Amino acid sequence: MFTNKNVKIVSEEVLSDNWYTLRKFTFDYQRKDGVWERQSREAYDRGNGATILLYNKIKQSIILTQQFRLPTYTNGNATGMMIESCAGLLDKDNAEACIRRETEEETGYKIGSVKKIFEAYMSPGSVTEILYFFVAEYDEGMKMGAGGGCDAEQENIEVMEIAFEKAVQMLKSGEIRDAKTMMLIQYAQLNNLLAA
Ligand SMILES: Nc1nc2c(ncn2[C@@H]2O[C@H](COP(=O)(O)OP(=O)(O)O[C@H]3O[C@H](CO)[C@@H](O)[C@H](O)[C@@H]3O)[C@@H](O)[C@H]2O)c(=O)[nH]1
Ligand SMILES: [Mg+2]
Repeated sequence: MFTNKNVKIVSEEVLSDNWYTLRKFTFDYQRKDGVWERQSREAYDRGNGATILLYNKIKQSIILTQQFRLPTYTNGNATGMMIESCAGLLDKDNAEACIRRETEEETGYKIGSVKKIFEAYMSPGSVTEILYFFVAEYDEGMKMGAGGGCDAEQENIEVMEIAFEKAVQMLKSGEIRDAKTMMLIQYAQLNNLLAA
């Protein structure tokens, strides 16, 4: 799994495994001048995730979600509320199966075909997570329930259907400031995703 000849992992220590896992790695790193240096870095492993932009070309609308995100509340987000694309952790599923399940749980839509557009490390200096990005069309016929998330996980998710142009404005105004959501909206703009 490790193939970088300039890096030798020396040790790995679990600092916390209360919910997800925080590890401290000690490793030797060979600099460009050939000198080996010992370093240590913490890495937070909360698994991998998937996210999706649901869009409707006829209505020129998209589906987003809104929920309370505690970490943002501790860092300058006055209400802690975040407007985000539907997303979830992978569990043991593959990314496509995961995003279908999350979409139904969080938004109530049972979607047809989905398209994977890219994948990204969202915070590579501290979080191990890779996030898989998808887009899919939705319509009212696909609505199976209210969505809202999983009660057992205490998710209180509000489903928002909004005009795509409004979402673009909200990105400009700073009302949307979740990275994955911004990436998806900009992908839709760049690729004329909602063009007839
Ligand atoms: N009890 C407890 N529950 C937790 C904790 N951390 C997370 N959870 C709960 O675990 C559930 C995970 O829900 P998912 O829908 O699977 O994941 P997500 O939090 O929406 O994550 C998605 O968005 C993230 C933020 O953009 C992404 O980083 C992630 O990859 C994924 O796409 C949520 O109900 C969340 O509140 C914790 O420390 N304790
Ligand atoms: Mg989620």
